[in-house]
Amino acid sequence: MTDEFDVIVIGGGPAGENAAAYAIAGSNRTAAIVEHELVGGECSYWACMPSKALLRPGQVLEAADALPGIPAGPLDVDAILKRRDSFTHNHDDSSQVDWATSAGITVIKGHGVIDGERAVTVDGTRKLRARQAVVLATGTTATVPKTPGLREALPWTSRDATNLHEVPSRVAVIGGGVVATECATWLSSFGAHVTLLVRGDALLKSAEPFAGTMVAEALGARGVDVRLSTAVNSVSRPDAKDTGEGHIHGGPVSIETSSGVIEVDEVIVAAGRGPTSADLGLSVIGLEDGKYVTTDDHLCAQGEWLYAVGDINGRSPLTHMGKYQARVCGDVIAARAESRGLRGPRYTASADNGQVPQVVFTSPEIAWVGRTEKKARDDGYDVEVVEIELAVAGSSLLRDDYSGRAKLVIDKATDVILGATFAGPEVSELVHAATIAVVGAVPLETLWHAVPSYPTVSEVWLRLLEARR
Ligand SMILES: Cc1cc2nc3c(=O)[nH]c(=O)nc-3n(C[C@H](O)[C@H](O)[C@H](O)COP(=O)(O)OP(=O)(O)OC[C@H]3O[C@@H](n4cnc5c(N)ncnc54)[C@H](O)[C@@H]3O)c2cc1C
Ligand SMILES: NC(=O)c1ccc[n+]([C@@H]2O[C@H](COP(=O)([O-])OP(=O)(O)OC[C@H]3O[C@@H](n4cnc5c(N)ncnc54)[C@H](O)[C@@H]3O)[C@@H](O)[C@H]2O)c1
Repeated sequence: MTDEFDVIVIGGGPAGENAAAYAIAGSNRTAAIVEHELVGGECSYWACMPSKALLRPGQVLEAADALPGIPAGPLDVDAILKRRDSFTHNHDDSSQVDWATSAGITVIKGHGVIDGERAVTVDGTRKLRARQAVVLATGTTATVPKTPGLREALPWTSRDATNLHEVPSRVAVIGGGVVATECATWLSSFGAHVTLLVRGDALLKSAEPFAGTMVAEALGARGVDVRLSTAVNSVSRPDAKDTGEGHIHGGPVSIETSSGVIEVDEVIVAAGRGPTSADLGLSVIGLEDGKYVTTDDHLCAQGEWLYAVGDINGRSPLTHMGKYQARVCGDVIAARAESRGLRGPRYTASADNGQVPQVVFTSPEIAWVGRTEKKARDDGYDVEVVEIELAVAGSSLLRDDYSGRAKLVIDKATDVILGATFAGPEVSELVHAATIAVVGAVPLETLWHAVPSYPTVSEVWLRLLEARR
């Protein structure tokens, strides 16, 4: 027997959930989500939520340390891990399943595979058919390089690091991107001695260069051994044991690097992610197994029946961007179901093209939107840049040691902002104003009339405009 739905979504992470909900909202159409692990996906249980729960206490402690009159003690790691578990619901997804059900979505637990146009098989036996659309939302998985001995050492991935149950005393983190720098930040705040093994010559290479420099300096100041331009040649762990997620996976690990041999109690691989599509039936419909599923700006991957949202399409691997794409995709599916046509900007995921915001929750935080100066120039823009210290009345009140940096990348032809970067304590909330300016293409002349409140960190906007006048 084949069950029929209007829309079938494979993968119940943040992108899949939103695509399903938007595709059927306010209609009597039906949707199913096929999920082989937990509804809520990587973000809820192993990525954004637990990592930010682990980072916040360290940020608060640093702020308290930088203000007189606030007694600041060491972190209570057990209490922090308990709070982290409350955010991940101890890996119980029943509230997310209830939400999906209340939105009219049928949750089918099992592994979904495409086996023809509009056809999905779950766990090799249950046949589903989509009357209208199949949406792929299977996300990405941590990649572990083929460095000799590394896989055999059973290293931690981000799943272990975000769900840690014990803090390794000495830990090496391989990578210099977002996961590596955030991990190094929370582990060092918990008292671990962290060595960051970075293949490239800088951290956070997709941000403005000053961001990576500031994070490297700050990590160094808190005792992290940041080794740039360092290759990991081989790894050896004679006593590797699968002790479970977030537990130390056996005895000491010896790592031979281009800057010498180090011994640690655990090694974390934070060397990027790859598409979860090796076992998704892509080759059955003429796509390549194990690759990203490319789409047009309506998130359509094939005909008008196959869509891909979130990390799996390789556009902008961030939860907020996956959810944005899912809203666009769901609206496209709904409009096509109702023969409404795709008129208007709502049906095009334009923000993926040069207007993506991102926050790295390190200390200092790094927040940016749009193009860096290099990216803007590479894309052919004639740009002017403004770069200033982030020292305004509001920031000096926030904490005594406040220091930071801000940069605007301005398109000379149109006088609008192509990109903005902020680096400093608690700058994450500054970036949305910049996002509105970038997406709205607000001319700088108009921004003079967007007056920041006194005394707030947002006064940096005034300083940036003054620096450019
Ligand atoms: C440590 C870490 C921290 C992060 N922090 C942030 C952050 O602070 N902010 C941010 O914006 N982004 C963050 N990200 C990125 C964010 O987690 C991803 O962009 C987001 O989870 C992508 O959502 P998704 O729905 O596309 O995929 P996922 O969340 O990966 O969900 C995919 C779902 O599909 C399921 N699935 C896969 N294949 C199948 C199949 N064949 N059948 C059935 N089910 C299947 C999986 O079980 C999973 O539930 C972080 C990532 C990491 C690793
Ligand atoms: N706060 C956030 O928004 C947040 C937090 C964490 C992750 N994420 C997202 O999750 C995704 C994955 O993050 P990530 O840090 O794993 O990937 P990344 O691509 O940001 O960084 C990967 C790092 O690993 C290094 N690397 C790659 N292969 C290597 C190898 N063989 N040996 C040594 N080093 C190697 C790269 O040079 C780079 O420094 C990113 O898209 C990121 O934006 C977002």
